Amino acid sequence: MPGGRPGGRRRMASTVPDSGLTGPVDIPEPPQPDQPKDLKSRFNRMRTSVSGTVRGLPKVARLTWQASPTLTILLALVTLVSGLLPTATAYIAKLLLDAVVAAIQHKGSLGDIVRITLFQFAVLAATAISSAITSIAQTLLQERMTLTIRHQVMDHASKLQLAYFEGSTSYDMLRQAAQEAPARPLSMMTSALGLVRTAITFSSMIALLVSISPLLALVALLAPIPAFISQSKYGSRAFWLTFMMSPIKRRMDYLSSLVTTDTYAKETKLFGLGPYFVERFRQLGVVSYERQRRLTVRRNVSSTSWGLLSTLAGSAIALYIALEAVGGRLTLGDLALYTAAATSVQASVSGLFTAFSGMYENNLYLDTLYRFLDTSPEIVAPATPLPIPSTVEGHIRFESVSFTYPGAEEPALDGVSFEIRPGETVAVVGRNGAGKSTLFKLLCRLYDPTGGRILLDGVDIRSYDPDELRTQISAMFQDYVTYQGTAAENIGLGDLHRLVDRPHIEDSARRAGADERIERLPSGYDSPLGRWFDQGVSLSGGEWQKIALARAFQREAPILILDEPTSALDAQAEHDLFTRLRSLAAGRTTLYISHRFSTVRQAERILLLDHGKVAEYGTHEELMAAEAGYAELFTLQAQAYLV
Ligand SMILES: Nc1ncnc2c1ncn2[C@@H]1O[C@H](COP(=O)(O)OP(=O)(O)OP(=O)(O)O)[C@@H](O)[C@H]1O
Repeated sequence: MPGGRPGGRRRMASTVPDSGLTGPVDIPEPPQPDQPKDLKSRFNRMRTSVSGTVRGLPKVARLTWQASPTLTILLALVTLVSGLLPTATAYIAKLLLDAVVAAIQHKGSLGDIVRITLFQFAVLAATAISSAITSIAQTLLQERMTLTIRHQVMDHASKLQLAYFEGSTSYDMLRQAAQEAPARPLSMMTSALGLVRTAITFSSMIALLVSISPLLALVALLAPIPAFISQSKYGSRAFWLTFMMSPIKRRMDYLSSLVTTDTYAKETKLFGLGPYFVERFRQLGVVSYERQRRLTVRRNVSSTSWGLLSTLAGSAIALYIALEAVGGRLTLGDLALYTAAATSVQASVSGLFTAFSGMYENNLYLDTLYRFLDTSPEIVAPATPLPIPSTVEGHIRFESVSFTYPGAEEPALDGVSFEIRPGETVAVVGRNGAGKSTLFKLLCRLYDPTGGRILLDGVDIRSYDPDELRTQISAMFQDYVTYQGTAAENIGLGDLHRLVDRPHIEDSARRAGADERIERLPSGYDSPLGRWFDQGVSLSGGEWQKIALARAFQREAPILILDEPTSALDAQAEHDLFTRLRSLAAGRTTLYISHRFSTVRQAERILLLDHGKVAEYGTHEELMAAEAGYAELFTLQAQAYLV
């Protein structure tokens, strides 16, 4: 969804300095690039964009070829042939006219006319067939290439580190690669072939005209120049317009999503924001329309005026030829041929331009795709990763671990050192933003520390292949996913090896306390959950959390990580879970984050984080005796319950 994600915490894209929810709607136009306007600079700019675009072609050709060699060859052949067809058509029309005139003057035979008509039929049939083949080849190639590119984008995205998805610029690049790019290569290829086809038509027409009169050829060649210049001027402005409109469009998309997305609807209604957002959308729409109108009118008035010059030149020549024909120096056929050729050459010139500007634009999108595909994943296995031992004990040690999020000013973790013995259960506590979730993410290698190291059984976790490391961890994060699938699938996805292992799935559900609710669903474990399904069941927040917990339990790994596992559970369910956690955690190193101290005290040890630093670490009794931060927070909460 452009401009934002339902429930997402991501900032708006970097090109938008503010949200557009308040403030002036007439967002200033970005300054048009200040480029020198003299002929030499214009020529140089054109050369740069031409060479950039042409350089993009081999990659596109490779993509098309990979998608289907047969279809690519077919498309190329048909393009070449169809480039000659307009010239053939025009020439046959001339022959026919001359033959008819000759027949009228009793100098020719009817047989000639029939032969020429048959020939004309053949050319027209070839035109129809080649356009059908082009259309089939393009449709099929498009289908294949879209699949190939979407596959490449998905495959690459699945390898990228979490931070990539959290940066707004990189996230935009991903969105563009996923949504815009798939259709572009074929479009680029079609434009390139169109360019070749038009060039063939153009040169064959000129050659034909030269054979009649070199002067005519020259005039036909020069007449479209004014139209060409105006097209090129406004063509580049069209890109600028798209660029200029994007901040307004983004804001409009965002406002529209606020009103039309289910996850926002509740709050929009509650705060009565609907009419406000709709009005802001309308105001932005007025600004956007006005800019679009100005440019469209200017562009068309200018190109039509320049185009009229070309038309005038064309008409003058037509008059000249007509007079020549009357004087008997040219035939009627020549007149018809010139008229067809002049129209065709003029159309070719604008066709060449359209094809090229299409290529130029597509190339910009493809650049983004290639840049995305060239981004190297940052969290990767070392050249020779250590194999994960068959029995991981779960001995965890943080040694002066620091971490600063990309772009953040302050570290989220700052010199954190502590040790967890195998099989121990540790509760991580601290104020909002203290760095608790960050600590978990580092342990799962979703990010790498900016300083210090994390050891698992005495080995730096960066020595392992991150995918293998993660197989040793069962985890549930705060913002767990609610999959639009059945209850069984929602749990099974926790361990792909046991995706359809029903007894194991049921066991995981039991351990998470989700079994009772699932069994009451219309089709039990096979009931679809979520609103994407017609028959989908909408679960409550706590019920979803139990399903997410079951998914974490599905994988039986030596390390168990739970980030606020009971934040949405009722008091009974929370109590039950922590009672079961003793047996669930048996033999596993367990870490959980909780803000409820009644659950925290059940852990063997407690780690208190404060502003990214370890403030206290010990058993409940030790920390209470220390009468410091933990004791204060504990007493504060206990008192609240007692009064
Ligand atoms: N993806 C991110 N990008 C940039 N900064 C982040 C990101 N996630 C968290 N932070 C920042 O890092 C700090 C620690 O965040 P973290 O989520 O670890 O806190 P926490 O202790 O889990 O908080 P809470 O109790 O609210 O869940 C916060 O100041 C937060 O603003």
